[in-house]
Amino acid sequence: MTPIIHVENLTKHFRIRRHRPGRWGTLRRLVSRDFEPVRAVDGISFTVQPGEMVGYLGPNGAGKSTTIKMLTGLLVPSGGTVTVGGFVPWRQREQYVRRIGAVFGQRTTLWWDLPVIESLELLQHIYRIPPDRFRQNLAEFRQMLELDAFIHAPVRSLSLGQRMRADLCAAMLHDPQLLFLDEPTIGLDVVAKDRIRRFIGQINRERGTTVVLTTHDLQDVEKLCRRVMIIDHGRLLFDGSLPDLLERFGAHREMVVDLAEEYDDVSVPGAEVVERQGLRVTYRFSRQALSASELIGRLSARYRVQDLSVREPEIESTIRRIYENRHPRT
Ligand SMILES: Nc1ncnc2c1ncn2[C@@H]1O[C@H](COP(=O)(O)OP(=O)(O)OP(=O)(O)O)[C@@H](O)[C@H]1O
Repeated sequence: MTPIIHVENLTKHFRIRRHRPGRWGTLRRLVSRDFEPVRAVDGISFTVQPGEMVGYLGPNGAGKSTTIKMLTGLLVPSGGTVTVGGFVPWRQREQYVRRIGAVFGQRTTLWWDLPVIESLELLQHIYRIPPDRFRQNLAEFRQMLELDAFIHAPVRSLSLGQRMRADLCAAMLHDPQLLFLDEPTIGLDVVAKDRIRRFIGQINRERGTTVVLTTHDLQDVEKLCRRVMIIDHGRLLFDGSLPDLLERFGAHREMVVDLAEEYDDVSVPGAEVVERQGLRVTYRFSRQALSASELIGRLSARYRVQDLSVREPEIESTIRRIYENRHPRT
């Protein structure tokens, strides 16, 4: 299949004024042309297939927004190539924006003082959406996103969750093949997040819309994305499936064992006891050093075991470890 997104050695360098300490430093900064480069995106390559839903993750300042801005044509790269659906985003911006939708969680693309419905109608004209298609899509999204309660209210009076739902509707009205979402659930409560996630999942499944999702909320990723890319300091640290991520970086697993009788010593070579409550013992063991079946063998050679289960590491702690180490094996 031909990829819908093709990114090759993409870079974006900004120049910021060099910081100098003290009052003289501030003065010199004002008059000098002393700049230092920031490699916001530093040689990234990847492809995305049509219909994929990809989570694009990274700590603050990693380069996520800069990448999304280049993919949506808002920023011109310093180097490398990007083609999305056959377009070079920043060169053919006018035609290109008809093919994509974008939602930036931190700001709305709607008109602040207009009622939601009027903003949506304006978009119909801007994108030249055929009337039938507009009516059909609007009816469908009104229902999916439960817009009716506030569709006649001005955008400025909406809650954050309502605004996000209106923005998602606006981004999808012109049937984009590709949707870029930058922090679509930021600041929302659990119920509102869930509604947004359901919508994103549904349009990806039913319409085959390709989705690139930037988020700090790992539940967004767990619930929606089969593939994740992790970026830090402008470089890709990982690109693969969630199970692969846990396999490679979730170094430890836990085994919860219910013993059939009391033992003074419950130790097992190669595993560490992390919790003991009555007959229940939790062991932690290294994925690389020991398989679960080896551990079961060692356990049952020493103790009578009633029941056991293996706990996989949480995605949250695994990703935090990647961010903290910064130099994992790729
Ligand atoms: N317009 C700009 N001028 C100078 N530096 C910039 C500019 N935009 C971004 N940067 C710098 O580039 C780096 C990457 O920023 P970017 O906003 O892409 O990160 P991010 O991963 O989206 O972070 P966050 O999760 O905090 O939004 C940061 O060091 C940031 O300070």
